[in-house]
Amino acid sequence: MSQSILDTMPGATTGTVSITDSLNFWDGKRVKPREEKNAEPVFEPATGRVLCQLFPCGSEEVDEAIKSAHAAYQKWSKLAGMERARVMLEAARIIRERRDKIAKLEVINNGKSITEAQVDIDIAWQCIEYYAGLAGTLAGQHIQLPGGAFAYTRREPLGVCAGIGAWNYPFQIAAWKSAPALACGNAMVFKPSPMTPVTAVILAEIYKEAGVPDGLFCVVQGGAETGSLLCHHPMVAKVSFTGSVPTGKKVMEMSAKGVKQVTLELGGKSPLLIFKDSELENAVKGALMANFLTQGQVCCNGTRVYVQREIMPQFLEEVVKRTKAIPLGDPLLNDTRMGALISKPQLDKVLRYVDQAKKEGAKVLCGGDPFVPSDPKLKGGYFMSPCVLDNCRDDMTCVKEEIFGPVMSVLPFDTEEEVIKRANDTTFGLASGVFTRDIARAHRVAENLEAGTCFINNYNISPVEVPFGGYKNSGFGRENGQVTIEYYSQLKTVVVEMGDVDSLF
Ligand SMILES: NC(=O)c1ccc[n+]([C@@H]2O[C@H](COP(=O)([O-])OP(=O)(O)OC[C@H]3O[C@@H](n4cnc5c(N)ncnc54)[C@H](O)[C@@H]3O)[C@@H](O)[C@H]2O)c1
Ligand SMILES: C[N+](C)(C)CCCC=O
Repeated sequence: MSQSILDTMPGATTGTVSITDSLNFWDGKRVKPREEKNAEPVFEPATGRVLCQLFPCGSEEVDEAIKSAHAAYQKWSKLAGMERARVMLEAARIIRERRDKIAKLEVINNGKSITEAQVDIDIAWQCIEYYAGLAGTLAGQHIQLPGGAFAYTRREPLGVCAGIGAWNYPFQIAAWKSAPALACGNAMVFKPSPMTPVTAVILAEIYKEAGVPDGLFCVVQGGAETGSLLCHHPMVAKVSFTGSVPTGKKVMEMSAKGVKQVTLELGGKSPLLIFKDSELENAVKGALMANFLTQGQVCCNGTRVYVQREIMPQFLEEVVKRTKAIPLGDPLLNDTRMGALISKPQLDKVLRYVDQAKKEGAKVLCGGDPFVPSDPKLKGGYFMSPCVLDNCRDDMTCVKEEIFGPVMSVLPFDTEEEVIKRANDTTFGLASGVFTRDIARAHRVAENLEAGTCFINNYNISPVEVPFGGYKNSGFGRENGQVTIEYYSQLKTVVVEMGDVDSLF
């Protein structure tokens, strides 16, 4: 039972945890892999130790999970919104109560700092609480027609939804997808990233404890093959995917074959515009928030930082000073602000981007190197020092591609018109940001940037009441906010005749 894992968390330290529990969950319980073959090791990023083994689910297991979800859907969808809300509020309460333990487990599997993981878990229970609040408000419309006839609309669930997650926010992504899905009366089968399989199953147990019907939120483990089984399954009505653009395109293609609805939360290369009239200290803090959360592995990061030429020297001096001061190391220590990247291949990829940037003419102002903490147990961890790149140009690889690591590219600009054009010159469109004291300029820039979110005078805050999602290749559909109800429900129109049929035949 996972409770035993969570119960060991208060005393757990980096490098001491091993997980042997089954990580699949359907029919209201953890389910052992049918065959213990094709095992993949799951690593603790801060040490490089093997944390557990992952056994990918095959077609029979995926089918079992989906059938269990469908049976639960038939019960759950018949409840009143307020009845669903009560169960969801209880789930939110349990998460809040266990927040520190769940956060610790998340850190051990993901490598991010405990301070950040605690915020992630808070955002997760807030999301469930928020959609519990909306569950009782779902309603249709009454439309009066001639002759006493009328029509009404019903907001109905879709059925079994599949959720496919990335590894950077494992618990939070599972909550962002399941909360609106369940509020609308759907069931969900969730597949976490094979690199972070551990905490989604804790969420499944909490939903069960809160009182959802067995099977309502299931977890199947695996990678591309298991994900594609979900996308192809005829009993799946919708796929909500978080991950890279190339995988998102495949998910859309597979889902199209079954005419399934799709939400795609994909990658980005977001611009952050800092004008010379900005409050500089806030702009610098914003640039750090835009680049270094979760070791830079954040989809909406503002990694192209455009700074108006007149304030470039002061900006660089301050941003470099603060970047060098980021406490880097054991992610379970309260003072640490940056932990380890998710994997050795990811670390190597990010370091290659820094090398390539240097070759293309960028100047490394700080960081960009592998980092070996002095604590011996962290020697095998996937750490690197956060990096600020100067002398960047729009045509450089580091400015064009999503690096997904702690690398900030800084570029000068002169005019508003010029910087908007350059900021929009990308196939991505997830987020953007602007720092200025000029209120008219702030809103003009927000209007003209081609992105799903524009932060004014801040960056990377994500209240659950606010919709989140992309433009262009960064995807479509939204998570969070009221609008997401529309992505997890469908509208039925009922037309009622009160008199005789006026037939043409
Ligand atoms: N927009 C957002 O909300 C958001 C949030 C987090 C991460 N991301 C993006 O995710 C990427 C990093 O995450 P990642 O490396 O896990 O992405 P990824 O695309 O490699 O994998 C994402 C998920 O898709 C699964 N998958 C892989 N191939 C599949 C296939 N053929 N069919 C079905 N499922 C498949 C993976 O197992 C994983 O669960 C970055 O590009 C990042 O920007 C976006
Ligand atoms: C919570 N953040 C920081 C807005 C990240 C959302 C998910 C993106 O990777």
